[in-house]
Amino acid sequence: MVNTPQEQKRKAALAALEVIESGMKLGLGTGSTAAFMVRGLGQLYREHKLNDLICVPTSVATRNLAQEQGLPLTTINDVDRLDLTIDGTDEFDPQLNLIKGGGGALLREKIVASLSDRFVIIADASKEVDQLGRFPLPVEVVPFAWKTVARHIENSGIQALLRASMNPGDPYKTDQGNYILDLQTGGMPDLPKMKWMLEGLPGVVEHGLFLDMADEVFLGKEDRVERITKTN
Ligand SMILES: O=C(CO)[C@H](O)[C@H](O)COP(=O)(O)O
Repeated sequence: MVNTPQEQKRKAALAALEVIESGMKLGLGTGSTAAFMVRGLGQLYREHKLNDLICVPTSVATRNLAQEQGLPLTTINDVDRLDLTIDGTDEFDPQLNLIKGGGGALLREKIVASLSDRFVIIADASKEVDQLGRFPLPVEVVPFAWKTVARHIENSGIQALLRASMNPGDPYKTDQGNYILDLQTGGMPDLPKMKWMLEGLPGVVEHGLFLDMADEVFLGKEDRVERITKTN
């Protein structure tokens, strides 16, 4: 039986649960793959196969799901560091650099990942690329200056589309009340240059390039889950 993309996500998410140990402080990612992980973790916790966990969710959606699962939650302000964060991704390259933020949670995801000793990614096979950038790069911007930021980016030749919400005419708003620009880069041969450009723009709150952060990927494939560890 060939795994569908949904099955690839589910199997990768459940395989990654093996790196969780009792007593850990955990970051919980956002998205459909992370949701499989949170449900699986909830089950292990309720069955007392994992105990004494403390979890920091990376979005309101994940907090709600984790609450439903009965997982013990805290906020990022109440921990100094985390043992492990498990999260999904929109793309990853051979160096395990990532594009994240397709689900709009990049800001909290990056903060939580940056406080984690280990950052594990769960993904279906479509997320593996040779070069980042086929997926639009999400950039979180303050509503006050979204057009200014978009104009700056477009002046460098990259189209920056304001993400729309479900309500026709309304922009999508992040959990922090910001907007998202989706950058149509078409491929980013120079990732540090893109990162540097975005971080130099006033009005940019965060961007979805996660460079040199992930330690490992659990990759769901058609016939198995592959574990890819970062080589330094
Ligand atoms: O970065 C994210 C949310 O901000 C998600 O991890 C990313 O969009 C992948 O989502 P999915 O697991 O649904 O494919």
